[in-house]
Amino acid sequence: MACAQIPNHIEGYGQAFIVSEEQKLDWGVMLFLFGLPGCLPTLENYSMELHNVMIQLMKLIAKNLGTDPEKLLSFFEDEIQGIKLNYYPPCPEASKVLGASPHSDTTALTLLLQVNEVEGLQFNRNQKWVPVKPIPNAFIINIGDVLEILSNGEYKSVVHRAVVNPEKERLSIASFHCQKMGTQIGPLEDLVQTNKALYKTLPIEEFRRLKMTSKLDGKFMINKDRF
Ligand SMILES: O=C(O)CCC(=O)C(=O)O
Ligand SMILES: [Fe+2]
Repeated sequence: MACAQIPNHIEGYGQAFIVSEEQKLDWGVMLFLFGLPGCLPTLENYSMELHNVMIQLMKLIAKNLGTDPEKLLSFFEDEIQGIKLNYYPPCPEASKVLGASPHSDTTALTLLLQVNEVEGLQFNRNQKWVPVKPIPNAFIINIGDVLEILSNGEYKSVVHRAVVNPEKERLSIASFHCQKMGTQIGPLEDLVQTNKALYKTLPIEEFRRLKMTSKLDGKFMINKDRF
């Protein structure tokens, strides 16, 4: 409790996406920290390496999209990196709770480590939940809403959730790679020369505010119909 979140701040120990007293809470807690230079010394190396992995992935994604890598990378050179250490205690009534309710991440990319190899992460495909088996020392790479927007829908963010185990605790570390405040997020210019823009351009904080003030409920609506 010494590092509990202060109201309206994400950083610290607690839970995210709480919008009402009546809401059924997820069966899990987190410690949310910001990474990159100047963060806790024990986190700094890990955080810097995550940044490098993310940049390599972005180069490949740019190539795949046929877009200018410099332009895409420019969004990430001074990224904001959130590191969320998730702890899911065992639950005797595991089938009645969720560790993390269905959602897509508000990031560009999420690098997720399933720390103690207890299964729990599932993603949604064709209305079915598909478990993601933990592979020792391997990252799960999740596409987030921001990459969906930047890529004008070529990459789709993935809806996922975490279930809990009746006997074993589960730990995961998610790193969220996002843009700094003030960045305008919209489809990359060279992707909307011939195709029309499928998403509005919004400042990142506006987009994040809309997401954080709504209850986690599947995929966040980010298309033109919503804004
Ligand atoms: O614990 C997991 O595997 C998933 C956690 C997650 O989706 C998140 O923290 O955004
Ligand atoms: Fe997530």
